[in-house]
Formats: sequence, structure tokens, C-alpha cells
Amino acid sequence: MLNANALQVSYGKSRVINGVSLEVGKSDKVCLMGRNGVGKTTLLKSLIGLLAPKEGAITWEGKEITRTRANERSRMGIAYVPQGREIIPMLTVKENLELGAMAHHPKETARLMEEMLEYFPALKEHLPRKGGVLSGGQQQQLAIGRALMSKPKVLFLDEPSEGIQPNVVAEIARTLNRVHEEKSLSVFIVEQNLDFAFKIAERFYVMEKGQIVNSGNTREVSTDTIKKYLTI
Ligand SMILES: Nc1ncnc2c1ncn2[C@@H]1O[C@H](COP(=O)(O)OP(=O)(O)OP(=O)(O)O)[C@@H](O)[C@H]1O
Repeated sequence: MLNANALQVSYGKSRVINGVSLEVGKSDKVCLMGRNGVGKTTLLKSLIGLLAPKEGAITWEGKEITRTRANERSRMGIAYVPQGREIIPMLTVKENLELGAMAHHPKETARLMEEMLEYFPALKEHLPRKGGVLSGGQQQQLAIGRALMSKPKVLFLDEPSEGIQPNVVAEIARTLNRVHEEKSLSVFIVEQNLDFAFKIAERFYVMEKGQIVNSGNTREVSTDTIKKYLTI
């Protein structure tokens, strides 16, 4: 479904992604692991259209989208939950969720909201509250809910477990697996929390210094092998 081929991404003269190729299939569940600063967020931003690669190509359902803007990729079904969540603190929870449907599916907002609250019932009682007053875990659920309101085919999440209580992290894993199951949603998670990532992902990629250095099936690799890449 989404293919990246030999991507190179730089900030000015500093090259951060150096020849990355990867694939996210239909109804796939993938995690991308690696230490701080190896380029995971940079790679994600280039896949969703926030950073333009210097070299290489990205295709979506067979069509080249390397220079397609993020907004257009969102219309095609590519959604993104950024690191730090980026919910709008002064808008209510309901308004934050509505934003997800506004760009491409405004007429379906009510139906999508109902569906979303099925997936995240904990948000129901907070709908009239300002997003900024929610706990970190609730804000993460809100950010995922908002992304799902855009009816994505693939959801990219940047470190969704960061700074969140273990019970909420487990609930987020269950919900993502449920949406995957019921909607054939593809999920691509950037993570450093191995347990969480492996509760969801069927495949993994590991990055070091801007390159993919290991990949495979999560059931066929020992967690110790992956941990070696994550510890300093
Ligand atoms: N806007 C920017 N301008 C210049 N350099 C940047 C910028 N954003 C990131 N970098 C650099 O690019 C490298 C990769 O950063 P990136 O955030 O992609 O890594 P990461 O693996 O996602 O790390 P983390 O786990 O800390 O989020 C780092 O050396 C970082 O300092």
C-alpha cells in the first residue's frame, strides 16, 4: 500500500535519513524502533508529507506521492498522530475530535463521532471540557480519536506511549488492535517501548543512524535482540 524506496532526508546539509526503504501493507501492523535521535520522527514526517526527501520515492497504492502535500495525503487516507499529541488546548474535546473530520468528511462528523466514542468511551464524559485540562493519557486517546475521525487507511503514530500510565498504554494497544481488526486499518508505530510496540506490531524495523539495520516478523525475533538496539 505505502512503499518508500531509498529515501534520503536532510535538514540543510545535515543528512538524517540515508537510503531507507520500507513497506506498509494493507491491514499491516508495523513498528519502527530505535534510540533517540536516529531519525525516526524525520522518517515519519517524510512519509506523511511534512518533509520532502532529497532523494528516493514514496508510492501509495501504486501512485507516486513523493511530492504530494500532507493535506492531500490525508485525503488519500494517511493519518498521523504526532509526538507530543498536539491537541488544541483551548478547544473542547468535542471540537478537537470534530477537527479530524472537518477537512475531508464534514458531512459524516456526527456518525464518525459516535463511532469514535465507542472506541474511546473514556472521552465521552469529557466532551465539553477543554482539551488542555485532560491527563496525558486522555490527550493521547483524543489525538488518536481525532486522527481516526479522518477515516484513514493507515495511521502513523509517533511514540504514543511516551509519558503515559501503563494501564492507559495497555488500553491504547487494545483499541488500536480493535480498530485494525474492525476497519482493516494499517498501523505504523514509532516506539521505544518494546512491550507496547510488540503488543500491536506483527512486523518491525529497527533504525540506527538514519538507516534500517534490522527488520522482520515480531513473532520470530527475541525481544533481547531488539533491546540491544535500544539501550545505550
Ligand atoms: N528541524 C530540525 N532541524 C535540524 N535538525 C533536526 C531537526 N529535527 C531533528 N533534527 C536532527 O535530526 C536527527 C534525527 O532526529 P529525529 O527527531 O528524527 O530522531 P528520532 O529518532 O525521532 O528521535 P527521538 O526519539 O528523540 O524523537 C537528530 O540529530 C536531530 O537533532
